[in-house]
Amino acid sequence: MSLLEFENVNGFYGNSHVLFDLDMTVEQNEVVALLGRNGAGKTTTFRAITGTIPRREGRIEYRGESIARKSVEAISNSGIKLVPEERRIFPTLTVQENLVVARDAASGTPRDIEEMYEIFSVLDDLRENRGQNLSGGEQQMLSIARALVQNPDLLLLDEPTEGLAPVIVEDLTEILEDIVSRDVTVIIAEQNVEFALSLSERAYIIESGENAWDGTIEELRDREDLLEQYLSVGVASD
Ligand SMILES: Nc1ncnc2c1ncn2[C@@H]1O[C@H](COP(=O)(O)OP(=O)(O)OP(=O)(O)O)[C@@H](O)[C@H]1O
Repeated sequence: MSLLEFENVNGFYGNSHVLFDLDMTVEQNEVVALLGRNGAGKTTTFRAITGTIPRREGRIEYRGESIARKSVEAISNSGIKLVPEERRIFPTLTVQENLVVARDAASGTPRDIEEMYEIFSVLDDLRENRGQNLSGGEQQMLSIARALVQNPDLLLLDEPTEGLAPVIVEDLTEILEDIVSRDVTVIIAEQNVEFALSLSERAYIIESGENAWDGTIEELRDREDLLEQYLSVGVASD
């Protein structure tokens, strides 16, 4: 049984139809990239998983059970956590307080806060700093740490590198490698293709809310045409 299965998923904002018969399968402990240009439907796909889209249709199963009609809260409690593009931290609380609040709100058994400082060593020195005084990179780390401390099985990262300097993106790559080694399944929605490919095993490309391509990262690295057509980038092959 796959961890997450999407079959013929359609998504709507009011009268606006934005996801069209989307198919996607994610296995336990995989890292999957969700790629596509601005407005392709990556965030909306995440919203279809978390239940925050106004209307969704089709088969959406998590651990073999339909979540298509479950509430946002029930889906979150089942172990799916989203780190949204607009980093969600409490600006007036310290790093430590941000983590405590997240940990205490966990529905199941949370992870240990000290484990978060091990993974996100940059936060260790900033425990007493308020969220609002952190750099963009530090806020992104805290945002991911807040989701991770709740011990999710499936972590959805929406454009985690947006606005981050290349050196911070490198740090984030290492941190995510560490996270995936701790039994967390991850879907990364990104426009930074090199970052997404360096972490993932498989990718889905979506274009105008439809499946455009899916396959392994190895296959994708040989397909400059796809990268140019759907993502407007070339990618270094190694
Ligand atoms: N709240 C909304 N109401 C109506 N249409 C929306 C809403 N949010 C997104 N859309 C539309 O849905 C489509 C998919 O947007 P979505 O945000 O999912 O794309 P994305 O791939 O995540 O892009 P981005 O990189 O900009 O986040 C776009 O055409 C967008 O204009």
